[in-house]
Amino acid sequence: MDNLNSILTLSQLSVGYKNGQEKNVLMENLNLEIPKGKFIALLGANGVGKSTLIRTLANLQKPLFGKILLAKRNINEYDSKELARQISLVLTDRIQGGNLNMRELVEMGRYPHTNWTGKLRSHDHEKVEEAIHLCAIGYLKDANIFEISDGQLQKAMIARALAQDGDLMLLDEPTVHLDANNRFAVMELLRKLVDETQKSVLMSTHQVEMALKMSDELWLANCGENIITGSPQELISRKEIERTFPYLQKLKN
Ligand SMILES: Nc1ncnc2c1ncn2[C@@H]1O[C@H](COP(=O)(O)OP(=O)(O)OP(=O)(O)O)[C@@H](O)[C@H]1O
Repeated sequence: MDNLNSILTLSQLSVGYKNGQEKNVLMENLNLEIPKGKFIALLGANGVGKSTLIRTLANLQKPLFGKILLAKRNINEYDSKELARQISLVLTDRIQGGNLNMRELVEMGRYPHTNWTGKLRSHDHEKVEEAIHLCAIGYLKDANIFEISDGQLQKAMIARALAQDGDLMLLDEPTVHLDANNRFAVMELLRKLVDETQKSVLMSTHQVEMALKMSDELWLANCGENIITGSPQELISRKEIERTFPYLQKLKN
């Protein structure tokens, strides 16, 4: 597999956990690509391994087997700052420590772009302002991040990732704490980002209907099976969506 248009390539990748000699393999032999300029939604039941896959792709945990190429280079060869310039990551974990206000949190997204002084320049401040504006959280700029709601923090974390400006955004359930309007706004924002900047997005989500409407491609994870990929339309026609999410059919009736 050697698609020039691929930002991330997964080759014979297995992900999961190792405890001494024991292995808990959650997904194996993944041979997948994230092309430039695509919005991909990763769907599947609780516990199937979506977060584990995203953490592995972000190099936060080692694969059990196989390799990950980022822009044709093994992800292990990147140092952390270089990697952070390429991959913007949004996880669901609450961030630890520090007495930051929301603007300072978003500014953290720019550190991979600073020189040894660690100082933000005017271009960095512009990116921060733009990200805050896009996420519509300007009214929270001075708020302490420990005093804002989970949903507000979630939007701030997305703003931080936008400010970070990587070619690839990996997001683990970015809409988990958001109300319906904000869930839609975040999906719409990611869609627009992909359309306007040719960045790529891989996002895990339980928002099946929204993912079907907004994404270019789905990665459908079912326990004990290979990930199934295809456009939403393809997977609907092949009845894979119905098989994985039987509740959707019941809702219609
Ligand atoms: N730190 C860990 N150490 C060992 N096993 C873990 C760890 N984290 C998760 N697991 C195992 O991996 C499985 C998959 O977890 P993961 O969080 O990747 O699933 P998920 O698809 O993201 O689920 P959800 O939709 O509920 O967020 C869990 O059932 C658990 O058994």
